[in-house]
Amino acid sequence: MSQAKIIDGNAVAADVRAAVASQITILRAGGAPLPGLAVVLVGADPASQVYVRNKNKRAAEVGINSFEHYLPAETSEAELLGLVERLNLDPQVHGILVQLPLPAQIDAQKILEAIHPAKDVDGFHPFNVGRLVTGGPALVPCTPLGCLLLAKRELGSLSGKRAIVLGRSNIVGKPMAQLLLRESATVTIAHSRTHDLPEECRRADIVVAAVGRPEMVKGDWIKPGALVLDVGINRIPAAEPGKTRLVGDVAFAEAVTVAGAITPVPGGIGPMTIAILLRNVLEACCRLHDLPFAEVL
Ligand SMILES: Nc1nc2c(c(=O)[nH]1)N[C@@H](CN(C=O)c1ccc(C(=O)N[C@@H](CCC(=O)O)C(=O)O)cc1)CN2
Ligand SMILES: [Mg+2]
Repeated sequence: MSQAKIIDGNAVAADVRAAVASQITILRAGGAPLPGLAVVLVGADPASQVYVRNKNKRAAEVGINSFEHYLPAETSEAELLGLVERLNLDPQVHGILVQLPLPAQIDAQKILEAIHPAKDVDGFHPFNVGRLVTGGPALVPCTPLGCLLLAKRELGSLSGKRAIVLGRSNIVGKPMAQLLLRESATVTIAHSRTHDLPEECRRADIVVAAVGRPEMVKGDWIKPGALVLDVGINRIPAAEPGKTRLVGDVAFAEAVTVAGAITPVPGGIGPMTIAILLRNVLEACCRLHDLPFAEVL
């Protein structure tokens, strides 16, 4: 039985952060302003609190100034729009990130569309989405860009590769498919209505799983030697009563015996998301100040 290479997302994320940090050091020495990231959390979702804390901590480590905004769960849409408007105008802020999900009384799309596209380090604004599709310069969503970076590190050129993206969310699936297309891969987007998903999957050289269903992708769905990128983060009951554990959208123990390379959960794509956010803040800052930006890795 073969064994896939297990991609160490923590190690690659550390490389990305180091590249961001050294670029910031060089730019600052030349008189560039301190890059600034505003992170907004509404409510007290425990997972979101962890992600936001990590974003602020990692930002500080690479030399990005972070502005933390913790708002109560009852915050109104108008209040949040007011904060976004202030951040849009704040010259110390180059990136604005509103942590998702937002509470039910707030229309998330309305908030995302209020963020100035030049400060949209999540890449969720329709301006950046359109730019990604049409091929112009764009801020690109962090998780798919992290996946792309890992794929290019593993495979080199993606040109002509068959890729399947499982899931069609605005945050991962759709931008992932566009990024793969931009690299001249042949892209299939699969979803809950796709017929014979296992067979579609078996044709792919690259599988990106982003459906949010624990261990849905089985080992026999994977083409031998394929690259498997698992975006799922699902908390399920552990063997020990009362405990939970994290699993991805891929049945790892099965897939690892078939794939050529695979990302684990945790420690695969997740850490890349925050590292790429820092990269995006640097890119936004460089564009806003007409400074050179060099791609990380
Ligand atoms: N505004 C945004 N909201 C959300 C995004 C986003 O990109 N922008 N993505 C996710 C949450 N997220 C970052 O915000 C995120 C998720 C997971 C990880 C991560 O490092 N995961 C670890 C495991 C963590 C754990 O133990 O729970 C891993 O996979 O190793 C980082 C960031 C939704 N919201
Ligand atoms: Mg994400």
